[in-house]
This record gives sequence, structure tokens and C-alpha cells, in this order.
Amino acid sequence: TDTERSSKHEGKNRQLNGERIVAEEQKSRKMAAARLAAGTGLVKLPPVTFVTGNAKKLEEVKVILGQSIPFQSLKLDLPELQGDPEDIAKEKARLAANQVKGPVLVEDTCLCFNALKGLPGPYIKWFLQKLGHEGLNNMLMAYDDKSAYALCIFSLAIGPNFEPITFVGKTMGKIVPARGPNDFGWDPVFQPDGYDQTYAEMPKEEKNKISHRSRALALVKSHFAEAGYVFE
Ligand SMILES: O=P(O)(O)OP(=O)(O)OP(=O)(O)OC[C@H]1O[C@@H](n2cnc3c(O)ncnc32)[C@H](O)[C@@H]1O
Ligand SMILES: [Mg+2]
Repeated sequence: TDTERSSKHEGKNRQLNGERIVAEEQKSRKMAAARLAAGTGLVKLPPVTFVTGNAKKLEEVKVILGQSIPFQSLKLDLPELQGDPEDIAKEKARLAANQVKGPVLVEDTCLCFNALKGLPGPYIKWFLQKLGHEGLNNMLMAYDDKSAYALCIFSLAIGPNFEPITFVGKTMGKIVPARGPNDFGWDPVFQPDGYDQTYAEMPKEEKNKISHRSRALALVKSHFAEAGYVFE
């Protein structure tokens, strides 16, 4: 009968569910064990691959990390999920780890306008591309509040089966008419608090002292110092 068939079906579902739960438990136990092993030097990790399609990001990351973490880079433009910046970065890390099949670091940068409740945020790339520096200023024309913040979220996945972790750096500032060389994204329109120069006008070393990226990377560095990973 139908009832018999559906109860059989339920039993089968329950069994499948049970199998899934067991498999997930095994997987998370394996992941924990692997993380522990990586942290105790029992497992040696290949160098971390920093995956980005953005040459300017890579330049800054190279300078800021120096010799602190063994890393190499890979130029890939990963697809990006929409939504919460931290989830975007984590999903990028998952995709990257699956492709690289080893430890990866990725980064997602947001530029958030307070008057617009945090927008464009993770969508800044497309706003900048379509509207340019002047357009970004015009978006704030209707508001007195020109304050903004730059957000940088690094995400680290030790391998394809690891839950990515994130490191967030934030720098407060305001949106101003473009000043300075136009060689990196929205640098000419972002003036950090406490400075009368835009990111673009500042010498690179100055930007790297206070930038969203260097603040996030300081956290990445301390994670590596504490985790005790051992590299090949
Ligand atoms: O491959 P990925 O790493 O994603 O590189 P991307 O260029 O796509 O970078 P995002 O997705 O993080 O988008 C961020 C946008 O903000 C720009 N950007 C990132 N960091 C910046 C910085 O420090 N100063 C100015 N513009 C920056 C960047 O050029 C993009 O247009
Ligand atoms: Mg991107």
C-alpha cells in the first residue's frame, strides 16, 4: 500500500540520514586530527598559495608578509558568492583549496559607505568599474556623511577538507574627490582618518602601515606563529 511504501521510504531516508551524519562526524574528526597533526609538525604542509586575480593586491601582500610565511601565488579569478563579506571570503578559500589541493590564502576587499549602510561593500569592484571615482563621489552627493571604511578579509584553508578561517582588517576614512596616482582601485578616493593624503598619495610604506590589508595580515601572521605549522 501507499502507507507501507511511504513508511519504507522514511526508513530508507532515516538510514541515509544516519549514514550522512556518521560520515560527517568521521569527516570532522579527521579534519580535527589533521589540523592537530599540522599544528604539531606531524604533517608537513606545502607552502601556502595566495590565490588572487589582482596583481596590485599581490604586490602589497608580498611586501607585508616578507619572509614570515612560506608562500607562493597563483593568478586565478575565482567566482564570488553574494552576501556577507566573511562568507564570500570563506567560499573563495574553499574553491581555491579544491583547485590547488593544498593550503590556500585568499582575500576579499570591501569599501563600505556609512551613509549607504555599508554599500557598495563587497560589490565595490563593479561599482568602481562602472561608475569610476567620480561616480563613487556622486553616490554620496545626497548625504553629508562621507565617512567610509575599507575592510579586508583574508581566508585561510589548510586544504580541501578544512573549514576556512578568516582574519579581518579595517581602516576608517572618508570618500573624497580623486587625488594621487591612479594605479590601484579606489585608492585615490579613500582618505584614511588622521591623514590629509589619500591612500593613492601616500608612499606605499605609509599605506602598508595602516591599511585594511596590513591589519588583516598582522592577524594572519600571528595565527601562523601560534599554530606552529611545519612546512615541507
Ligand atoms: O581575485 P581577487 O583577489 O578577488 O581580486 P579582485 O580584484 O577581484 O578584488 P576583490 O574581489 O576583493 O574586489 C575588491 C575591489 O577593490 C579594489 N581594491 C582592493 N584592495 C584595494 C586597495 O587596497 N586599494 C584600492 N583598491 C583596492 C580591487 O581592485 C577591486 O576592484
Ligand atoms: Mg574578486
